[in-house]
Amino acid sequence: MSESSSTAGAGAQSGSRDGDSVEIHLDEVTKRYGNQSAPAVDSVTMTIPAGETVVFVGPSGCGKTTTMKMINRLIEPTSGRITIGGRDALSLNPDELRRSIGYAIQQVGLFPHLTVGENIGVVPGLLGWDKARIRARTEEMLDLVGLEVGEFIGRFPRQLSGGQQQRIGVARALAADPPVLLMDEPFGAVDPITRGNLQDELMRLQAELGKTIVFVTHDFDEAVKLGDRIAVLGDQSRILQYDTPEAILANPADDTVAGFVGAGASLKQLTLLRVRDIELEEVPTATVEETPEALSARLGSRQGAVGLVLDRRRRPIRWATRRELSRAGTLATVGRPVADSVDRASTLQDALEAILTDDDGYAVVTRSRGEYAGVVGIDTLMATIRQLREQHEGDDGATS
Ligand SMILES: Nc1ncnc2c1ncn2[C@@H]1O[C@H](COP(=O)(O)OP(=O)(O)OP(=O)(O)O)[C@@H](O)[C@H]1O
Repeated sequence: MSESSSTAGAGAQSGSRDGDSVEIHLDEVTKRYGNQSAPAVDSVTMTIPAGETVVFVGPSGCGKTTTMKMINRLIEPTSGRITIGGRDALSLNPDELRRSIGYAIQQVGLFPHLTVGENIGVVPGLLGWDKARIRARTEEMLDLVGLEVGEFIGRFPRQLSGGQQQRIGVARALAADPPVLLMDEPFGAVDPITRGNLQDELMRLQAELGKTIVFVTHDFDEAVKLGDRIAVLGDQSRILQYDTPEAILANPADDTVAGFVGAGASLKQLTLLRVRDIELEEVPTATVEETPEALSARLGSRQGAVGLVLDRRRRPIRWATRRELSRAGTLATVGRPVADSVDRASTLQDALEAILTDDDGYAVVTRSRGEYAGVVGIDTLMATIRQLREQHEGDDGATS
């Protein structure tokens, strides 16, 4: 016990930004459904450090959801102990416990007959906050998840896109400022681009809030991107490996984990590196008021060179080759629109995707207000992948 409380202290210091993060500890927690002979979760012991995001990954049916739901007692453990911030979760009133833990799930579970504002205010309402405080908090939460208050607060869930519903789900989970957030495949039901955006937003939020987050997913890439640590679970939630994404990618504990990590571990390490970690390249640019000739002159004579057209606020809008510039009357319509851009906080995986959706071999990097900052080229990414692979081979050599 003394060991667990000393880790709680250390975690709270290093992980918490708003001072109220808590450590979660599971001690030989078992769940046996009905009178099934084999438990769904068999004697799991793990510590989820304060202020960290821990991701449970593992095959379907291995017990991820059951393990998570025992933390807020949506499922009662058959045996074992769970402490949250040093308090015995099993001795607390279950309703109170649940109100003190944010919970976001794939099906979102927004109440269809309540507006967005009312949905976000549900838990604060149950906690007895007054109307003005709930209203202020609701507005703050909408702002936090990037939705315009005036436009969204009075809408009903059916008037939202899937991604917006997920954002409201996260806003609602955070509304009462719980120190712990449980997220069960919260971004499972949206398209890959929206999913990537929601993941980025969660990372931004978490950098600000420093909650203790338990996140369940099937998707190992999502785990690598979001997790401070990943718990790779096998049958009955047996912990196959519990470590940082870097360590698991470099040294999977056994063949099962290696199978889960899948092919291309070095490629996956691209999700661990950010655009700000590598040096940006430059391409010739011109603002939209300039002439096609001006940009063409900047391209010089290099084979296959492309230039970037920026709008008046220096935001990238179009790509153009010399040939396209020679035929154009204005930069406003020359070439092709920029399909996708990334920012400095984006992962190199996102940059790779942007490169692949863009025919010119570059991902455009923008600053906070969308202004052009530089580009990441396919050659730079290939070199980074090569470097990671060499490091990875070094790691293998060290362990065998
Ligand atoms: N209410 C229940 N009654 C009986 N068995 C259950 C119940 N809920 C889950 N199980 C069983 O417990 C095991 C673990 O289920 P759980 O939902 O925790 O797995 P999971 O890893 O989250 O799966 P998935 O990734 O498919 O959501 C499964 O074998 C499942 O069939």
